Amino acid sequence: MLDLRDVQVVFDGFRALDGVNLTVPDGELRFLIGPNGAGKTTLIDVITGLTRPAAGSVRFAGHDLVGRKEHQIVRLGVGRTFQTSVVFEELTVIENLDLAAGFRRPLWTLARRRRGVSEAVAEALTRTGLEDLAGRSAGVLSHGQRQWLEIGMLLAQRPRLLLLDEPVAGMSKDERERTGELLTRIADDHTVVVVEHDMEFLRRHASTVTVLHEGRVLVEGSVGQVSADPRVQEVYLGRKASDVVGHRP
Ligand SMILES: Nc1ncnc2c1ncn2[C@@H]1O[C@H](COP(=O)(O)OP(=O)(O)OP(=O)(O)O)[C@@H](O)[C@H]1O
Repeated sequence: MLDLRDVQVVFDGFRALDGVNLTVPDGELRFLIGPNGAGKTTLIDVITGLTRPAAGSVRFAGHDLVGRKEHQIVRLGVGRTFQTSVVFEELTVIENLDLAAGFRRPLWTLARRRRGVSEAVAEALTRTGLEDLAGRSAGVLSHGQRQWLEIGMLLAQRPRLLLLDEPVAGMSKDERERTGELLTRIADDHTVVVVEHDMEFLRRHASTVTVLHEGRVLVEGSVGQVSADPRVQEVYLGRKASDVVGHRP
């Protein structure tokens, strides 16, 4: 379980997070939305140790994460994607996965590593549906395939919690649909937190949504509950709440 209590982040006197409380149970696919500057990326940065909160607690699977270094948090099973790509274009799909898997491997296992694909890499390849592209250079992948490779690279590190920042940005309709299915399957045995602006995507794939606004949790609930809440409508000025997070079709 991921649990944040009264988390505050202050940048030069500005409160980017102002008392965030958030609980995500194991195995949940949680969506995080909010207008620009609401604090979504800062929230992910706090969980992954990139930003240290001025106050509050961040706990995952019984561990207190505040004060730990980023690589220690990765080792506790927390993985994230960034808005900028971490794929090496000149390497093949499988080499990228293998490299990512290596980051959690102790040195002695690298030294005695056999040739061939580790179980974590093989599983990441199957899950993301990239088997047929395993030997291709990552530079030739479509935008969607590249995003799946990034998710695969996370999976290869065997995280228990995945934090994904706008995974469907720039994807075609078909690619978005496939990604939604992929995330739903990943949440069968992982906890997944997704920052996403694509409202159509939310309608199709979200169950529980947390709305952040001005560094605080404004509303949390099902897609239906959130879309019916007048505060959400107010935050997205000029838009009907149903345009923001409408009901599933
Ligand atoms: N390193 C930083 N120094 C100063 N201010 C920052 C820093 N990082 C973020 N902020 C500010 O904190 C607020 C929250 O930013 P954050 O990137 O978390 O928002 P967001 O909800 O992810 O927005 P977006 O949807 O635009 O990505 C913004 O006002 C931003 O300008």
